[in-house]
Amino acid sequence: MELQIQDFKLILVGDGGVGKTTFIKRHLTGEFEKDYKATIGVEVHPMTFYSNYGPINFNVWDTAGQAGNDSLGDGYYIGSDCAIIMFDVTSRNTYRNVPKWHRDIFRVCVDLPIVLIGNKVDLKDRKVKAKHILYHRRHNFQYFDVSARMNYQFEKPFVYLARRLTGKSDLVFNENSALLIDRIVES
Ligand SMILES: Nc1nc2c(ncn2[C@@H]2O[C@H](COP(=O)(O)OP(=O)(O)OP(=O)(O)O)[C@@H](O)[C@H]2O)c(=O)[nH]1
Repeated sequence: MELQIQDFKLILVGDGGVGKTTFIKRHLTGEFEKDYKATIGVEVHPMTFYSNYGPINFNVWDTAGQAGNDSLGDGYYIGSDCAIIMFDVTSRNTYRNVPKWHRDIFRVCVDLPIVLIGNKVDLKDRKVKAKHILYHRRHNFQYFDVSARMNYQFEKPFVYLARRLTGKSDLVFNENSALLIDRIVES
């Protein structure tokens, strides 16, 4: 089988503080090989997953220390293959801004697979309930609850995007192919 690595540019957007950087740091390779593009204020993290169709690499563009919900420059979006829009389920405002991020992407990229993720589902004071999350349905993209802190559904958005980008609906990742699991210290 052809096992050449397939490379995709993934843009990760969402209001400041929703957990974008924490989410990326769950990945084994991302933290160690990141490349900082100071001119446009982003860090690019290569995130490789091993699948039944060979390795898939996402070059994830994460804005460095982006304040609030300011729109990003075109340079961030140009050449993107796919996108993740993240909000925080404990902050209604970050969900209200999802359409703004969607428009920001569409300004530059016409048609690309998008995943909406609601982060921090481990917290008790969830404000944006599953039944309130409807935006993705109207726009035909996928939604996942995640928790960057608990590694909950970490791989799901990447599997979905990999399937869409390769056209292989039976694509799966090898077990724990890329997750940075916290080491359990035994006393
Ligand atoms: N409880 C909980 N806290 C989280 C989770 N993900 C991130 N956080 C916390 O949320 C805060 C913000 O996380 P960041 O990863 O810095 O958020 P960001 O979206 O990268 O923020 P900017 O760099 O400002 O755009 C940190 O204190 C994280 O520890 C999660 O899944 N659960």
